[in-house]
Amino acid sequence: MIFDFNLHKKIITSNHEFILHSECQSNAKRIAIIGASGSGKSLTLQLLAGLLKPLSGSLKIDGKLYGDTTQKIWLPPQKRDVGVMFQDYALFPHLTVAQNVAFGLQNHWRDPNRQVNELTEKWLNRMQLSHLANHYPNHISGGQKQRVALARACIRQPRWLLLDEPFSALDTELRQQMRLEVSDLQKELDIPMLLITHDKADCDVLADEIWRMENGKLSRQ
Ligand SMILES: Nc1ncnc2c1ncn2[C@@H]1O[C@H](COP(=O)(O)OP(=O)(O)OP(=O)(O)O)[C@@H](O)[C@H]1O
Repeated sequence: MIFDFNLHKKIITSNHEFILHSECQSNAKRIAIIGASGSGKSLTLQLLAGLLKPLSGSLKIDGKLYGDTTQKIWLPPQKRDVGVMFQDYALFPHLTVAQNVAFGLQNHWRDPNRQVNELTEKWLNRMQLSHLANHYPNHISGGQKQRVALARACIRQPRWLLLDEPFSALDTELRQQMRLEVSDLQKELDIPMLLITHDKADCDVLADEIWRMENGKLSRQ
């Protein structure tokens, strides 16, 4: 199995209870989770990334175990080998493009300077950002911000990718271009990718299999 997870979580507030039971077994390398607002997509992403802990559940990607509550294992985000790209890109405004990309390597290498510089250059170049290395995020376009976020996610050589509504901040024309760029990148890295979206057009370009999230439950479409 490439994707093999089962995540159970309960959110209880004073006037609301939400039960998530997100289960997926798939041999597809690129899957998309599509669903309405409030259906449980973000909770699933946070559990997959290790930002939240489930009540119970397990997570294996491409045969590697990242969590199993019966064995009391739930690895933190930095140990999940995952490259995550969030909806708003989560770039640091006070860091330059190059520093944002290099940030992906924080605490990751013993010999920071040489390795970080080499890899940062490689990824700036790969994402056509070299000429913007010293710019700040506020002074670059939406598509360029997305490339910075992708470079930062990929510089750690992740074993899988998790993308949360990656194109929602872009205009229609740029969306299609960036979909193709992300698709090329995934093929080049040849690693599993899970995409969360509410846009069917994302699935057409980026998903081999589509799963639907409805009221906290995931099912193959
Ligand atoms: N921190 C929280 N506190 C209270 N309720 C929460 C919290 N996080 C999520 N929920 C509830 O859990 C349910 C699922 O939320 P989730 O954010 O996963 O939806 P979503 O499918 O990602 O929606 P959207 O597309 O709008 O981001 C919702 O009913 C939401 O109100």
